[in-house]
Amino acid sequence: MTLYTDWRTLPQAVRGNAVALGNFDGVHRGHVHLLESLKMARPDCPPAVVTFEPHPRAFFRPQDPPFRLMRADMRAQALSEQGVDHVVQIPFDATFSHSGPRDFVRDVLIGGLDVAHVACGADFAFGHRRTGDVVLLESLLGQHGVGVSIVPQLSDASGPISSSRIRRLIQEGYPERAAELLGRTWSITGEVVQGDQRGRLLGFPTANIALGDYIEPARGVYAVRVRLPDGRDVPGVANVGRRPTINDGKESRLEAHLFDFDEDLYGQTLSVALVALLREEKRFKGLDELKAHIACDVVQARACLERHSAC
Ligand SMILES: Cc1cc2nc3c(=O)[nH]c(=O)nc-3n(C[C@H](O)[C@H](O)[C@H](O)COP(=O)(O)O)c2cc1C
Ligand SMILES: Nc1ncnc2c1ncn2[C@@H]1O[C@H](COP(=O)(O)OP(=O)(O)O)[C@@H](O)[C@H]1O
Repeated sequence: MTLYTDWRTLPQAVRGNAVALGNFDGVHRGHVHLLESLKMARPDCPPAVVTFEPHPRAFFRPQDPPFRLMRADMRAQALSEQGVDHVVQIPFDATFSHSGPRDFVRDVLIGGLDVAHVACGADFAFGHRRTGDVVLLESLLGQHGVGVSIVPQLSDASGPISSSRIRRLIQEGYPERAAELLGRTWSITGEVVQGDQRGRLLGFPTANIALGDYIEPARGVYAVRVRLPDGRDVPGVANVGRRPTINDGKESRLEAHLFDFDEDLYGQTLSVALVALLREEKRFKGLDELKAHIACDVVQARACLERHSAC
C-alpha cells in the first residue's frame, strides 16, 4: 500500500483505478462491505481509497472534544489489510473545504485520479457546505462515462454499522460490542511518555500514552493486549482516566501495566487493545488501598483475557 497526500501529483499507478470515497474512521465492517462491493463492481481494477485528513468534522469544529477511532497511519494500514493498494489522503484545509462538488469531481476524481469507477455510501456528501450528494456524483461522473456504486449501509440487529455508533459504544464502556462492529478489538496507538514515576513505587509500572485525537473511552480499568513495535503481543491491564486518588490528573490518559514484563518502553509506539471494561475508575483513600485494588485488577484482567482467548 502506498499513501499519497498530494492529489495533484499522483503517479500513473494511481490513475484509472476503482475508488472508494469516505472518511473511513475505524475501518469497520461497514467500510469493509463498501470495499467488497467496489471489488465486485470492478474486479478488473485495483482498489484505491480517497479519504481526508484531518477529518472534516475536526476541521470545522476544532473546539469539539476529540472523537477519532483511529490515527491516519493506522487507518491506512487497516485499509492495506483489506487489499487497498493506494490511499489518497487529501489534506482537508480551508482552500479544499471551499471547493464545490463540481470542482471535486473535475479536479480530484477525473483530473487527479482519472477514476474508472467510484463507490460510496448512500449518505456521502461532498463539496463546499456538503452541497454534493450521491445523485449529483452519479450525474457528474456519468458525463465522463464513470460508473458509481452507491452501497447501502451494512446493518446488524441494532441498526446500521457506523463510526458514530462505535464511538458511542466506546464512550459508554462496551468495548466488546464495539469490537463486533469493527471486526477487531478497538485499540489506541501512541508513544509512551514519562509519568510521575509513581507506578514503579506502587509495584505496577505503567506505560503512559496520551489520548490525543482519540475519543475518550469510558473511564475505568480495562483488560488489554499490548502490541509492541517488534510485533510481540503482551497481555496487561490499563487505567483510562484522571487518577482521582493522586488528584493530579488534569486530563484523561491511558496507563497500561504489562504482565510479566520488565523492559524500558519510553519513546516506543504501542497499540493498546481495550478488550473488556473491568470496573470504573475510583478515588481510593490512599496509595495502599489503590495498590491493593490494582492487584485485584491484575487477577481479574488475567482471567478475562484467558476467557477471551478461549473464545
Ligand atoms: C490497573 C490500574 C488501575 C488503576 N485504577 C485507578 C483508580 O481506580 N483510581 C485512581 O485514582 N488511579 C488508578 N490507577 C492509576 C494509578 O494511580 C497510576 O497508575 C499510578 O499513580 C502511577 O502513575 P504514573 O504512571 O504517573 O507513575 C490505576 C492504574 C492501574 C495500572
Ligand atoms: N510491566 C511493565 N508495564 C509497563 N511499563 C513497564 C513495565 N516494566 C517496565 N516498564 C517501564 O516502566 C515505565 C513506567 O514506570 P512508572 O514508574 O509507572 O513511570 P511513569 O510514571 O513514567 O509511567 C514504562 O514506561 C516502561 O518503560
